[in-house]
Amino acid sequence: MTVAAILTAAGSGTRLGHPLPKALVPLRGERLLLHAARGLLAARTTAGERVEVLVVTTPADRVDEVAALLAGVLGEADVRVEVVLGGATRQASVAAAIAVLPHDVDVVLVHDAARPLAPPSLAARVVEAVRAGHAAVVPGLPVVDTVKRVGPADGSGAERVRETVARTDLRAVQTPQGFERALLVEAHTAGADHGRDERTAVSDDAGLVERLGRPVWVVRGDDRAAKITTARDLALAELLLAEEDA
Ligand SMILES: Nc1ccn([C@@H]2O[C@H](COP(=O)(O)OP(=O)(O)OP(=O)(O)O)[C@@H](O)[C@H]2O)c(=O)n1
Ligand SMILES: C[C@](O)(CO)[C@H](O)COP(=O)(O)O
Repeated sequence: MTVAAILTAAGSGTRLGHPLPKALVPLRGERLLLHAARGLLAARTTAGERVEVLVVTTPADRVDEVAALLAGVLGEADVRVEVVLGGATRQASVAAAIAVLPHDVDVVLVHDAARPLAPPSLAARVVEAVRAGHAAVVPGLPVVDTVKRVGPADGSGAERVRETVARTDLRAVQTPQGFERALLVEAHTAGADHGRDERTAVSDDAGLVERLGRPVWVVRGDDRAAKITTARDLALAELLLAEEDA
């Protein structure tokens, strides 16, 4: 019984607008993907389980650089590390990582390097839920804003509100998401055809499980697992870390 983590780090970070791919951008002196990897590797379940295999997806031309980076920092850590070339979409990147999982892995976490400050306790909570028999698990937080569905108003490109969506049963879903390996493989295999194109790919792995008609369970998310999408998100994360150090 082995827990693996897939760390998705192959995105370009268009919305961040940094010259480096997002996962390689420094946050308080350390790359985002290293923050995220450290969080995953520090997780311990109540039964003492931890992540023993780490598979990282990278953009083209960055495989050797990322492998060297991880070896330099995690060289002493007791973890098997694989670095693979990502795909055109996040879904395709996860599929490439699944393909290299060692045979002994039975539980897989899928986590975004773009969520560098997700605490170890969150990964542990997700693994514990999978081990408790929930084959697909996502962390979720209540939605705090009022949410409205919109549509085109006329031919001008303006939007108008169609309806206000009841938010009590909405959750903003984060990563790490956790899966029994067999279910994750089945879901990605079934969804492979639409995974190559951003217009048809799912935005998270649980979405593929939902498409199979199988249940996905929710555990409590964590504010610290917020996603870094824009330059402002990165600045906020810098402030949070500075505050913790103070
Ligand atoms: N082809 C891709 C696209 C995204 N990701 C990863 O999936 C996570 C979530 O993606 P997102 O936040 O959208 O990152 P980017 O695609 O890099 O950002 P943007 O959409 O602004 O370009 C990130 O850790 C990113 O590196 C990936 O591994 N492979
Ligand atoms: C997987 C994810 O982080 C869950 O919230 C999210 O869907 C990624 O979305 P992105 O547009 O690829 O950042």
